[in-house]
Amino acid sequence: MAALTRISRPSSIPFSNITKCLYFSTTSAAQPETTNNSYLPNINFSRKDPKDRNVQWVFLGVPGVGKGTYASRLSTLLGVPHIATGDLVREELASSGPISQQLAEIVNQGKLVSDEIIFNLLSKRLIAGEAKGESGFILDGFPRTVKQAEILEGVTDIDLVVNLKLREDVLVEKCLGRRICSQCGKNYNVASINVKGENGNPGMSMAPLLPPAQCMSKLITRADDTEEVVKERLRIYNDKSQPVEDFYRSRGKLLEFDLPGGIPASWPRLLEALNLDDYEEKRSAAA
Ligand SMILES: Nc1ncnc2c1ncn2[C@@H]1O[C@H](COP(=O)(O)OP(=O)(O)O)[C@@H](O)[C@H]1O
Repeated sequence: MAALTRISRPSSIPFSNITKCLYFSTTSAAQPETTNNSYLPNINFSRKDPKDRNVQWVFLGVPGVGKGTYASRLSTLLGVPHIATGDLVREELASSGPISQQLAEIVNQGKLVSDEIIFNLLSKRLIAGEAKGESGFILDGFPRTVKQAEILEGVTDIDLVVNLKLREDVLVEKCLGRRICSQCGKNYNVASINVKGENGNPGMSMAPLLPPAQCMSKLITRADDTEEVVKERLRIYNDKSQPVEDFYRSRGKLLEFDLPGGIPASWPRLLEALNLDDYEEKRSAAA
């Protein structure tokens, strides 16, 4: 695991005004093969000193690795919003707005939505958060291309990028086990992973992440979590998103984290890697 020289600790100083974004009209929902800057949004984030704001982190990792689970736990711990662009896309789909039909076709094929639409959805989400006094963020599922990372870098500072990794043989199984509660919208996983150790490699077991009893009968599977689409999403990740890891590695911001197993094994190790292992205790002592 690569050691990071400085991990930005959460600040108690709230900040507002994190973003001011202008909207732009959408032309095509699919990510064009070649990109140019002509359609890019005009985004004015205010670039604040890290001590005057809360953490601005990014979670990277292949579909199914558990970005959502760990990003959401950390956001609760640090008191920052967890913003998942996949959730924003699904909300837009569910709203049956003008672009939802176009979006459904792209997402259900496992393809990427255009930068234009993603920035539009993200801008709206950040503005709504700002109005509620939100401070900092943990981004999940964004940036997904080097172009998105460059645009983000042009408008605000990212303190740390956590790259979650999990052995490939369990990824598809985990994706196929994902479920969402159609009522409360929370994510669960019914897959029970038990891989035996082989050729000197350790085994791995991951218990299912089951919902409370009231959600059990309301679980639904994402339309893009079929085996074929999951494999296409993994292929697109390797093609388009792996270069994003290099982008942040070259800036000394990437923290590689190999998940050793399920949540009970991984969560304490992740907190340790982030220098947050005593944070929960200190926070409750200060409360
Ligand atoms: N940053 C992004 N850029 C382009 N498309 C995105 C982005 N984030 C989400 N999407 C779209 O939403 C879908 C679901 O995203 P997500 O829930 O993050 O899936 P994953 O399981 O791959 O992490 C993606 O397959 C893609 O079509």
